[in-house]
Amino acid sequence: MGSEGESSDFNSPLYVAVGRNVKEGKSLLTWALENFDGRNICLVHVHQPTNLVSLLNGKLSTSKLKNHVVKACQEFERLKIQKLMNQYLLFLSQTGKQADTVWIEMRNIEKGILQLITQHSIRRLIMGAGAETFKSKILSETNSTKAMVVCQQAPISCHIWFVSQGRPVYARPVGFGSHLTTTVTLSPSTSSSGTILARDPKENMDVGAENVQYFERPNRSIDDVVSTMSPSAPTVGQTSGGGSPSPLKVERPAYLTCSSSNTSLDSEFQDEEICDLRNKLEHTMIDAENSKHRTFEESLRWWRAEEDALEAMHKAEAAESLCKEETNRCKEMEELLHRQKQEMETMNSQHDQVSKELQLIQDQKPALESQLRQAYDSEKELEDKIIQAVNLLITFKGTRDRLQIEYDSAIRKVNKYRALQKEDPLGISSAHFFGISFSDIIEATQNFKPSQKIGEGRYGSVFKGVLCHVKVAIKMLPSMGSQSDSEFKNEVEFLSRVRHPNLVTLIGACPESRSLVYEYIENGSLEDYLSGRAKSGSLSWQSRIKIAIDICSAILFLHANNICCVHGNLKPSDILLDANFVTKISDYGINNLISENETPSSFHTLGSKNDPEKLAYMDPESFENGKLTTESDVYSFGVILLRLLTARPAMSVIRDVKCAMERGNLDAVLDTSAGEWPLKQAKQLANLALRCCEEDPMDRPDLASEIWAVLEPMRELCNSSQITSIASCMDSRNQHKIPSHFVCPIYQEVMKDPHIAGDGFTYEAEAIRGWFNSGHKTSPMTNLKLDNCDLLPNYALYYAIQEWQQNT
Ligand SMILES: Nc1ncnc2c1ncn2[C@@H]1O[C@H](COP(=O)(O)OP(=O)(O)OP(=O)(O)O)[C@@H](O)[C@H]1O
Repeated sequence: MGSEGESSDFNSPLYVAVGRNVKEGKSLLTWALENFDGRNICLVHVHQPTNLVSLLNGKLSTSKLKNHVVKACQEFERLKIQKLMNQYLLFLSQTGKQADTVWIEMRNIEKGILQLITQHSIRRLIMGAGAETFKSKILSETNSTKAMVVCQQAPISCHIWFVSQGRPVYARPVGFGSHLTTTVTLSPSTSSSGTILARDPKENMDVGAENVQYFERPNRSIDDVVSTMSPSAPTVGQTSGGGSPSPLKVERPAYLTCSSSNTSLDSEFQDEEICDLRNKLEHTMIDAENSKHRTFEESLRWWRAEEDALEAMHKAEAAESLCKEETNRCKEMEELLHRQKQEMETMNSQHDQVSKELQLIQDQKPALESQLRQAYDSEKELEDKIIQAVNLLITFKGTRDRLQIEYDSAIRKVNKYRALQKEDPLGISSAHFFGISFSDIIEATQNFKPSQKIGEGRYGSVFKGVLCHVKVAIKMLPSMGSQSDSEFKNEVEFLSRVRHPNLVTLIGACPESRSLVYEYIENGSLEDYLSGRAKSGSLSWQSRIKIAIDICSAILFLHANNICCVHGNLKPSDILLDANFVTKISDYGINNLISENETPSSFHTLGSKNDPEKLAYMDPESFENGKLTTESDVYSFGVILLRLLTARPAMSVIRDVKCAMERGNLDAVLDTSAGEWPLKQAKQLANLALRCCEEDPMDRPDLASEIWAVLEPMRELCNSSQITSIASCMDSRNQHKIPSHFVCPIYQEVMKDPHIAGDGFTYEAEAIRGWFNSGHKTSPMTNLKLDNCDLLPNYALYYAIQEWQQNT
């Protein structure tokens, strides 16, 4: 057994504790090689982990760090250890040695060494003892705390050599501490009890009482407790440089066994009691080691359990929160379900309700359909009734309008008679107009000789004639109709009183033949000039403006008469020009001399009888309702004004001028035969005329305040221009000057009893009679021989003079 023990002891490796200081480690190895050549060497290393990651506590850290980070750090740590160990192994291999390595991870190095000693049942260990130790005689004086702690706390079965700077400073023998003082001194020359010299291991082998032969006889080993931790132990690392780890076995330490073969031990420890004690102590130590090992394993298990518990707790917490979430979701779903259920119930009840109502309606449907049919029938009946009522209404309205016209006419006549009565209370009205017999009319017209006919109007033909040696124009009106003779006379009476320089004078009338006798106007009508039929050429723009002024003046006069007189049929063919180109309007008041059937109200019924060119002057409103108003004359005046400006056809003149004005190109439509129009005035007149032609009478300008206000200032323009050929106008507003035709050509005074002579001129009766009585048979004005010396009273002029004298 002894030889076996020695052999196994020799084979057991020599452990050398090497640190991170490679130089120091190599020094230790050098010393070991020098002194223990032939033994297997196993490097012992305690790795101090970094703060962040511990290889041993990796599992614990995993809970805080990401797994891959932890693994990477651990790998790094291992590499560091490996690198360090490789340096030592390389060093050894250079000396032809192979070595194993054992390492442990621990923050406290001395504790790590102690643990490795225990775990690997290290029997022989070489470790450094600090730099200064070799000078000290006592190990406790060393500055190496690690050496001190290991020396004091390492199992007694372990023989430890402390080496400093390549020199052994202390050797702790096996069984250290069981009977020695803890204070260890280093003194190669001093040998006291319990003190072990360690100058040299060889020396130690010779001198040492316990195991001085240890290195000298490696085959003489003491049976150790060989305890090798499982290679899978998580806290310890072991690598093999050449061999495999030893199997786990616990044996009784051989060096504690009393052996008869060991004479040196027998001599020292023969006492059986001591031997027993040592045995007990050894057992106790083994037990302690085992229990420590178990405790360690238990601790490991406990750590694992704790980790598992922690992980389980985290999982439980996660599961709990998941469970809460699920519960909440479940509750929400339940609430949703509940709401949907309620909605469903509501919808169901509504559906039932609607179904019931539908059924009810379906039941009522036939009755409702029959009611609907009845309603349709009733509606149709009502529609028919409404149509009948509307027709009746139209009829009534027509009747009402007709009655209204009749009423207005009657009122007008009454007013007229009243006015006449006022002016002629003695009933001498019959003397106010020149009554002419039908035979005189026949004679004057040479029995209506066609050559005497100068015109054909809507109301009859106009013949030229000579009456009492005076040139006259005789207008033959249609038959009397409903108008009585007295009514006709009254109308003529009224008209013969209307006197104005721009109105054709009504000389007399023949009630019998319903003929009106007017003064004959030499120069034809405005229509002749505008249509280019006049022999004397066209009118200058000055003459045209003057004519417009004259027309306006005459209409104003008619409208302002005691009894308003609306012309109602104003057009260029009714505007005549006398020998001095003074404007003379004819046909005024003629509407009242013809029967109702012939009035403009019935124009549209006459249809083709009317020339559309003539109808273009008619106010559309009057044309529609048959009522003549002052605005009707304004409309006609507007069209005449446009024709004066452009000489274009009446039917299209409004549209033409409108377009030209919109395009800003009035020039294009102005009648150039009138000369060069002053554009400003022309535009003014065009604007004025277009306003007169507005469809709605209310939109037309007022004759006195607006139209006259534009025209009157233009009189100066006409006078200053070259219109000397045109006689000056004498309107009602210019009465302070004596009108020339009021003055007797012989007396050169205003006439008191004007009479028309055979030459057509009017003279003071006394003056012309005196002329004739003095033997003259010629005209005092022309000096031409007169056919006769008859005189005809000029009532019209007489009344005009009287009126003028009253006003002045
Ligand atoms: N006093 C007059 N002196 C000279 N010529 C006249 C006179 N009165 C009428 N005439 C001529 O007789 C023509 C016919 O006149 P009249 O008033 O009958 O018809 P009108 O005005 O042309 O059309 P309507 O009567 O249909 O409106 C005139 O255009 C004019 O040439």
